[in-house]
Amino acid sequence: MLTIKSIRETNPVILNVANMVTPQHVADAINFYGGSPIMFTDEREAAGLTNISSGVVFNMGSTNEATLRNVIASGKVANKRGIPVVIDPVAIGATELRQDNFARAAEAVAFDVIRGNAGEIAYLANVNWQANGIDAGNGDGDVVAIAKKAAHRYHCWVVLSGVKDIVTDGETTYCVDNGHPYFQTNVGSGDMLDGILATAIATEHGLKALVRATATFSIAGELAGEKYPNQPASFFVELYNQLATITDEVIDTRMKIHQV
Ligand SMILES: Nc1ncnc2c1ncn2[C@@H]1O[C@H](COP(=O)(O)OP(=O)(O)OP(=O)(O)O)[C@@H](O)[C@H]1O
Ligand SMILES: Cc1ncsc1CCO
Ligand SMILES: [Mg+2]
Repeated sequence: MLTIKSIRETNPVILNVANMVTPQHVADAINFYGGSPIMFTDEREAAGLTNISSGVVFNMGSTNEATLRNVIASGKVANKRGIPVVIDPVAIGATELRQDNFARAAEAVAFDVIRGNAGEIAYLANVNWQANGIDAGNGDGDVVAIAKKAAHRYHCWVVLSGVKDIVTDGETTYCVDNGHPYFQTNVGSGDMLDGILATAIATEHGLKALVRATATFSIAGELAGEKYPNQPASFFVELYNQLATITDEVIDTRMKIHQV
C-alpha cells in the first residue's frame, strides 16, 4: 500500500512542464506531500532533467510551440525509461489549438495518467459537454462512462476530478467521495492534484496508489475546510498545512471510496 512514509522516504523528483498561472501551487503541493518538484522551460535540458526524475507532469494550460516541444522531448525520454507521465488537458474543449497540441503530444508520447475535470475528459471521450474555459461546466453524461471511454481511447489511467473523483483504467473503476467545495473556488487545485498523482505513482506504480493519492488530496481539503469554513483563501493555505501533516491513520479513517 502507498503510505505517506514511503512517499517521504522515496522523495521522488517530479519534473513539470507547468502552465504560466500555477507553478508555485504545483511545486508546493508536490513538496508538502513528499516529492521534490522541479520546473523547466528550455528544451535543451528536457532529456537531462527527465533522466533524474521519477515522474513527469505535463500541464497543457498555457502551451505554446516551445512548451509543446518540451512536452514531447521529455515525454519520449520518460517513455523510454519507464518514468510515469501525467498529462492535464486544461480547457481542451476551448480551442482547436489546444486540441491540436494535445493530439501532437499523444502521437509522440504514451501517457500513464490523464487528469482533468468532467469537461476536459468528456472532450477526450468524444462526449458532448458544455465546458466553461478551465472549469468543468455542464453536461448530463455519466462521468464513470466518460472516464472509462477516455481510458480506453488513450490506453491509460484516467482521473476525472470533481465533486466525486473517478479513477479508472477502463476496466476497474473507483469513485472517491471526499472533497470540499472550496477546491472549486481556488484556481489550480486540479493542477496540484496532477503533481500529487505523479508523486504517488513515482513511489508506487498502480491504480490503487492513484486512488489513495486522490483521496488524500481531497481529505486534506476537507480538513482545511473544517478549519476555515467561511474563508476560501485561508482554505488554500491550510490545504498545504494539511498536506504536510496528514497521516495514514487519518486517510484510512476518512477515506470514502467505492468500486463502481
Ligand atoms: N465541488 C467540489 N466538491 C468537492 N471536491 C471538489 C469539488 N470540486 C473540485 N473538487 C476537488 O478539487 C480537486 C481539483 O479538481 P477540479 O475538478 O476542480 O480540477 P480543475 O477543474 O482542473 O481545477 P483547476 O483547473 O483550477 O486546476 C480534486 O481533488 C477534486 O476532488
Ligand atoms: C487560469 C488558467 N489558464 C490557463 S491554465 C490556468 C490554471 C488552471 O489550470
Ligand atoms: Mg484544470
